[in-house]
Amino acid sequence: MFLPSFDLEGKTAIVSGAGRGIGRAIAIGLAEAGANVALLSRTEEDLKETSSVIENLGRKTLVLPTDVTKRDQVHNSISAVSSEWGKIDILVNNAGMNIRSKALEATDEEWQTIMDTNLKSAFMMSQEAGKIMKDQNAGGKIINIASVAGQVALRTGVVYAATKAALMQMTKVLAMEWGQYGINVNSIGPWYFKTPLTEKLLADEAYVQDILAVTPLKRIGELPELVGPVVFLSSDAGNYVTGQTLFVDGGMTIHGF
Ligand SMILES: NC(=O)C1=CN([C@@H]2O[C@H](COP(=O)(O)OP(=O)(O)OC[C@H]3O[C@@H](n4cnc5c(N)ncnc54)[C@H](OP(=O)(O)O)[C@@H]3O)[C@@H](O)[C@H]2O)C=CC1
Ligand SMILES: C[C@H](O)[C@@H]1OC(=O)[C@H](O)[C@@H]1O
Repeated sequence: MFLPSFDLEGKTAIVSGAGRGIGRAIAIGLAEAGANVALLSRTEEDLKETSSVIENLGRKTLVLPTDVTKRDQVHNSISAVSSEWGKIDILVNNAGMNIRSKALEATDEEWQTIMDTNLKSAFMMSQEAGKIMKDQNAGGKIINIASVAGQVALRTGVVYAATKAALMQMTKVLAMEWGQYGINVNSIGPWYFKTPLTEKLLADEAYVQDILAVTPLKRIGELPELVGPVVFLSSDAGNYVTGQTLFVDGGMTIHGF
C-alpha cells in the first residue's frame, strides 16, 4: 500500500485564532478530517460559533478564550486540553494581526503588538504544547501560519514581514531540535485569502488587480485550498515532512519577470 492516511480520526488539535477567518476554516477542516479541536482566541462568541459548526459534525471542541500573547493564559489553555483529552496531536499557530504602517511611521507599540501576536505567541504555544507532545504522546505536528510576506517584499508592513520571516526560521530550528521526539514542525505561507483581516483590501478592485498581476494562477485563493495543505501536514501523509514552509500562493512567490 502506498497511500498513507489523511484521516485525523481520534486526533486532538489546538488552533489559535479559531474565532474567524483562516483559523476558523482550519479548525472546521481538521474536524471534517476527524479531529477534535480546541479553539483559542480572545472573543468567546466567535469561538462558540466555530464550535457549533464543529459539534454539528459530531466532533468535540473545547472553547478556550485566550490571549495568546500572555504566557499564563497559553499555559492554562494548553494544560486544559491535555487534562481534558489526555494528549495533543496537532497545534496550529494561526493567530496573527497586522498594522500596515510604512517603516518611517511604525511605532514601538506597533512593533511590540505585532511581534507578540504573530511570533512570540507561536513560540510560547509551541513550547507549552511541545512539552506535552514530547513527554506524553511521543510526537505531534506543529503548523505555523506564516505568509508570503516572510519570503518576498510586500507593501503590507515591514514589522509584519519580519514576524513571518522569523516564524519560518523558528520552524526550521524547532524541527531540527524536536525531530528526535517525533514532532514535525512546518509552516504554511499563504498569499491573499478573503478574511476579516483582508476584506477591506480585497474590496478595492485596483488592489485586487495588482494582486492578480503577480499571481500566476490569476485568482485569489479559496479557504478550502489553504485547509487542504494544513490537513496534509497534520496527517500521516505528512510524516516525513518537517522544517518546511509550503507556500499556498497561486504561484506568487515564484513570479519573476
Ligand atoms: N488573510 C490573508 O490573506 C492572510 C493571512 N495570513 C495569516 O493568517 C493568520 C490568520 O489571518 P486571518 O484569518 O486573515 O486574520 P483574522 O483577523 O481574520 O483572524 C485572526 C484571528 O486571530 C485571533 N487573534 C488575534 N490576536 C489574538 C490574540 N492576541 N490572542 C488570541 N487570538 C488572537 C483573532 O481573534 P480575537 O481578535 O478575537 O482574539 C482571530 O480569530 C494570521 O497569522 C495572518 O498573518 C497570512 C497570509 C495571508
Ligand atoms: C499576504 C499578507 O500576509 C497579507 O497582507 C496583508 O495586508 C494582510 O496583513 C495579510 O496578512
